[in-house]
Amino acid sequence: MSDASQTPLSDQPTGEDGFRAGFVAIVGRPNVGKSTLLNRLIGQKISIVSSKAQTTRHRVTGILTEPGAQFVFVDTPGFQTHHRNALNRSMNRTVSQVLADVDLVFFVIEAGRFTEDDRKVLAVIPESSKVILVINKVDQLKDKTRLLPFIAQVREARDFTEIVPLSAEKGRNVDELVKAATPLLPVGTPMFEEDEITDRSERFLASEFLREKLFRLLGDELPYGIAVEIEKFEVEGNLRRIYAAVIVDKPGHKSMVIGRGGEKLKRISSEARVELEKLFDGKVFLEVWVKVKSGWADDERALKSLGYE
Ligand SMILES: Nc1nc2c(ncn2[C@@H]2O[C@H](COP(=O)(O)OP(=O)(O)OP(=O)(O)O)[C@@H](O)[C@H]2O)c(=O)[nH]1
Repeated sequence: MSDASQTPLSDQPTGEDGFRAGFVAIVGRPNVGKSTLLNRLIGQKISIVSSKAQTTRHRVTGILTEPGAQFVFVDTPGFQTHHRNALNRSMNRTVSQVLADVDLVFFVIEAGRFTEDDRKVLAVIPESSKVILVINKVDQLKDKTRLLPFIAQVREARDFTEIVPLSAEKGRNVDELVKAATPLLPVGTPMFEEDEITDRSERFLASEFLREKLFRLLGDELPYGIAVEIEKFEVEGNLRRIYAAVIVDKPGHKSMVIGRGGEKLKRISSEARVELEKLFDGKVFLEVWVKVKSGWADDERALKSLGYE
């Protein structure tokens, strides 16, 4: 599926050279390593952020341009099966729409574990999709002879186009995934310049980085329905001043995010700031506070204002 309205970029290879370009969705239940895989795939190229406005109908999370192909990775919001409310309904709807529309799907699971939740995710991928089964975390598999019978077990669930075992964290066999995926993309012109890694705005990336830190550092204590809103984003030369609010659903959740003596929130914002400085290649001043907006997760309008469709 290539966007026909897009003008081909000059000096770029065209479909006539056999160049391939397409949209790829990385899906899987929480914690299988999707983000680690995406970061590994686009690797060190996270340095230049395009200021171009949204150019495709998908939310692009990363772009990998190889000599013969361009992979445009698109977002599929987290797969939720446990809570039923407006937020999850909206998310699951988006997942199915995105999957019906991309050129290729990476379905990620953990080596040695094929759970009910994995099956639920697999069930949402349309039958017509081309799917590569990515078996991640092979480094955790102590007994390597278990891999083949495990593959045989998972294959019973679906006829995968390709199967690639790898370790996203250790960077093992990730090249093989790119090699296997390239011929599965349609022939076409690149949609982005070679050095672009994302078409999201700096403001959006700041909120994503902060959200990621909240998820990581709050772990099991993460309140359901938490969100990040960037209230102000100012650029002064090489300094970015970012004012962000963490939005929670209940007053009791506020103290969970702040932590004793403010320690938790301090750590979250300082880790996010360090990573944003690397990303933007400049100084970042980041101020974060916590706000309570009761029942926001059930309010469709609030969802829209926070960027969910
Ligand atoms: N041992 C090992 N751990 C990994 C590997 N890839 C990812 N992990 C770890 O698995 C955990 C989850 O990784 P993420 O990349 O956040 O997983 P995700 O699928 O994006 O998770 P959600 O955002 O919750 O959907 C992290 O602690 C990673 O460090 C791997 O190849 N080997």
